[in-house]
Amino acid sequence: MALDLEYMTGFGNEFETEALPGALPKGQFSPQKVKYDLYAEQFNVTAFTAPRSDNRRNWFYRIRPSVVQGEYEAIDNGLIRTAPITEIITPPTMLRWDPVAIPEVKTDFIDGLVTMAANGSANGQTGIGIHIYVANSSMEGRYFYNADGEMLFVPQDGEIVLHTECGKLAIKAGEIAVIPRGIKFSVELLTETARGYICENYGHSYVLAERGPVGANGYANDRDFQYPVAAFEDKEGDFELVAKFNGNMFRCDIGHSPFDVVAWTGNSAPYKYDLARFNVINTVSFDHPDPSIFTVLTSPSGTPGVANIDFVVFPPRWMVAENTFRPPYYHRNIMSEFMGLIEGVYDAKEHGFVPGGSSLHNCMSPHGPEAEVFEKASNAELAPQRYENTLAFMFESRYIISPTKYALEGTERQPNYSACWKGIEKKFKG
Ligand SMILES: O=C(O)Cc1cc(O)ccc1O
Ligand SMILES: [Fe+2]
Repeated sequence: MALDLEYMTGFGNEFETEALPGALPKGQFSPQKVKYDLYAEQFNVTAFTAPRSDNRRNWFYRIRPSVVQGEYEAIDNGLIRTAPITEIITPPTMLRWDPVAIPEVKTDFIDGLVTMAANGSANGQTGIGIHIYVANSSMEGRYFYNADGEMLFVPQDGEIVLHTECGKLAIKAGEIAVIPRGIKFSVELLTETARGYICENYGHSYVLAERGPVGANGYANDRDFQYPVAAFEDKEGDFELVAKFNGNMFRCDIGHSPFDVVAWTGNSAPYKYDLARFNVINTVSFDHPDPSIFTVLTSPSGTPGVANIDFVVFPPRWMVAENTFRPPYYHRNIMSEFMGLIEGVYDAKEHGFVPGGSSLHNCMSPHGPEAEVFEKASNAELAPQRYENTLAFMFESRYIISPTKYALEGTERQPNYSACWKGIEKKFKG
């Protein structure tokens, strides 16, 4: 059953929303008394002193302040890992995985998180964690927040509702959502099962990629990013709050729903985006442009033009390049590339890279089209061609991406991945 939720629009806007009339104070943030006897609470995901253009914070007007909760205790990390990954040596090997299977036993979003890889350092606020979620149950009486980073959801199967302190977002395959660091949320399944990818960004929050000479429009347009309206619940019970903090999982009791925010204002709320809105820009002459033209969101690293993480999509599009080898070129890159497939077929790999699967081509490790794709594309008639039935993505990072022990040794790893290049022949007849 699809949900028809109301959203506000505009990337990073300073939003104002109230679920009860007059709940949001006017003209100030912290009046002596807030209407409806709500508590005011500030939420900062940047330092107080971050420049205005970078500064992100919200003010919440809530039934109880967040300090009303129990004591934290450590819990098992399950298959969740955090950078730096030290449990195994990172090999330069090209890696590929089958999809993680949906479990048979009852599994909610938290229980079904599997970390595939990570880089940088969560404690140092650089790098990313890459996880897969597989679930067959909604989170019941359980809430979660991640102090280690913001979470980019890339659903691959099923439809979920993200209930958050700021309100609700519904997302399905072909859409994405970002939950800022620290925002409490729970995941409800609208379908029997759900699977997707998560990029946990320990670094600078995502921003929209620059457009350069392309001009004032195109790529991801600000107006297509959707934010929730305030939607509070006034609910008491024996609930649990789970936190990911400095690489470990903790829990505490909480006697009420933390989604008790009646009104909020600010620019650090969760948001969603339909990837079909991405205005794809590509060559109309020759050669294969670099995939940076497909960047939806980027987390700057501090060095201009070099990303902590770029989120890049490969959407359905026209291919018209003349006298050009059209699929991705053979490639070695300083940036490390983790890829996933939401649906269909990816042009460089027609076999073995399946929806829900993943691949990793690390810093300077060679990769590119499999042997058969090379043959086909080198001999194809170069008529305009519509790429349909395809939606791949890439998490591309300046830091070497370390697979977890589970990723290297688990059943999803394809041990024969590099065989896809074995059939590449010497053709040279010099
Ligand atoms: O498949 C990849 O490796 C990603 C990729 C795609 C592309 O079109 C050009 C370069 C590149 O790294
Ligand atoms: Fe590449």
